[in-house]
Amino acid sequence: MIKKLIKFVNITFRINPIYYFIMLLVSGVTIIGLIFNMYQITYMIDMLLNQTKEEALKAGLYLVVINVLIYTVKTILEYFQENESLKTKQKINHYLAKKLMNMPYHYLENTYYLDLKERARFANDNQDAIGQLLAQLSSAFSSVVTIVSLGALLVAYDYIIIAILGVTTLMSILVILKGLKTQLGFYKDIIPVNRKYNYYLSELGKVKYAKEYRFSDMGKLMQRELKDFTEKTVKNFDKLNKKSSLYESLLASLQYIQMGGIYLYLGFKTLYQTKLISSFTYYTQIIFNFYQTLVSFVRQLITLKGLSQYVAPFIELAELKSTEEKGSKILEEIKTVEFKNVSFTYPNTKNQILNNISFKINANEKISIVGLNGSGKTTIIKLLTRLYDVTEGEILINDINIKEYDIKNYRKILSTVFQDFKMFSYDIASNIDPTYKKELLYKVLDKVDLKDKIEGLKFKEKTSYTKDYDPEGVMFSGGEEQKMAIARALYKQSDLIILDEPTSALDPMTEAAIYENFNEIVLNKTTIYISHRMSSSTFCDKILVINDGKVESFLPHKELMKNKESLYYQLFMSQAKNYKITKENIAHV
Ligand SMILES: Nc1ncnc2c1ncn2[C@@H]1O[C@H](COP(=O)(O)OP(=O)(O)OP(=O)(O)O)[C@@H](O)[C@H]1O
Repeated sequence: MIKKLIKFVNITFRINPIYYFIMLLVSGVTIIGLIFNMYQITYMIDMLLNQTKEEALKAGLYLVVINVLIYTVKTILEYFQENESLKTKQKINHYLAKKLMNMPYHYLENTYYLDLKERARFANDNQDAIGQLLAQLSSAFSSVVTIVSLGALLVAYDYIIIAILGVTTLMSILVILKGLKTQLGFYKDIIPVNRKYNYYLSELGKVKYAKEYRFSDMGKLMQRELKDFTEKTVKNFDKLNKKSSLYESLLASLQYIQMGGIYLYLGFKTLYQTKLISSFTYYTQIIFNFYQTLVSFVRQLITLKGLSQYVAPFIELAELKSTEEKGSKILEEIKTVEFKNVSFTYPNTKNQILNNISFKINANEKISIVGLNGSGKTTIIKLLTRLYDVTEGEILINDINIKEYDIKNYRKILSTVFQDFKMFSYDIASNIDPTYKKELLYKVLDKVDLKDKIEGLKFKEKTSYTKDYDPEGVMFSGGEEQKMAIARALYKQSDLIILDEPTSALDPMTEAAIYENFNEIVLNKTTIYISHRMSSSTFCDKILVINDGKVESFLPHKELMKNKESLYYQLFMSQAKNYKITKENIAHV
């Protein structure tokens, strides 16, 4: 726990040191107020017993004025502290978002890290663990200052009281720990259930899947699963609540026994020892405050232990180091791209997806990658874009291993459109490039045949995409979205353009137009693209045919068509046949 807390303080101190500075001030003011009150009350009683009423009145007046002052300062400080706590939490969200954006991509396809991300988010959202931990750290720090100060006064007074306090507090700790263990076990069990629950809930709420639910039983299946999860969760919570109530009543009993013991002892002590009443008041106050603070401190420690477990995933995520090899070379121009004996197996899996792949692409060449579903085409792109690193072999650009290039610069220089590209709910221009230049923006929009459409919109390129946050926002069709994604890639004006099934949602006419003008669209850049529409390969200089993770051939279309036994010939002819039938049908009508 101590290690985790130190790490937490270390991370949050770097994020917002002001919070900790105010925490010190609050603790200082708290202990000054406490000691002042005890001293002043004792002094007042002394004055009253000595019949010096004027002095007693003056002491009473000081007591009120200074308390008002201390209370005001403390309230102001606590107000600032609360503000800083909120700021810290917001900064932590930014920090985590940045972390997720920069963490190696393969972590995001790994169940362990997806679970870790969910656990970090769950602890913060459902339990406000980070906010609570900051507050508890502050209270615990105040308690330590109070305990040390009052403890020093108490040890000088009586050891037996310390012993009574010690034994009963120890018993309380054991009960609280037992309760905490039950609680933590419960939350650990419920997290995987919660992840599935949230998945079903969010999938059911997605408008784009509404059609699926109307025409298949998937919706019903998910609803049934949701109902099961809810019932299971309610049952588990019921069990937890029963156990928690038992521990709470045990704890309360122990605390009353502790209080009883101390007052009984003090009573006897006053019976047999003649003490000045003021001194007695002074020490009962110390004992009372010491006892109260010690009990709260134990609770704070226990809460801290619990919270430190809840924030453990956050700490693990925050401390996650990138395993990517980050070179320092800057890539300015792409002359050659070469895969040299590359083999690849996804992390934590056994199947080798790519098996000793070699091919070379020269500047300005247009390459199409063709193969059956699951043959490894997208994996080649993931390796080239360094979302994953090769298991064996090497990928060279300009004869230099891509690992030697600075990764941020490297990714910036590549223009990529993935199958699962995403448009965001910002304005159209920002979706292409947040720092766009209008002239270039319209130039690329024109290339993908979107210029007229966007110029016709009320706010032109400033129109919001989707109606999520703006009722005047626009929605595009799947094909238009794909054009936007291609425009985004073209805007980068990179030397190498990679398109992974960029035209699957385009209508045949638009697709044909894009391919016919492809050379012009991509401004004679080196281009690699994957498409299941075989007709698109005819526009390419060479076609890389991938079969079961191996390179079957790497030749121009005409050469490949000579071998009627080849996978390429069969794929091409099967689609050409369908296309012919469709045309004939249309002609017939
Ligand atoms: N993150 C991953 N972890 C484990 N296996 C994966 C992962 N991503 C893909 N695979 C597996 O790798 C194989 C190749 O996938 P890839 O996406 O490269 O195929 P593809 O040729 O692009 O297929 P398609 O034409 O269907 O898009 C598939 O069997 C797939 O299940």
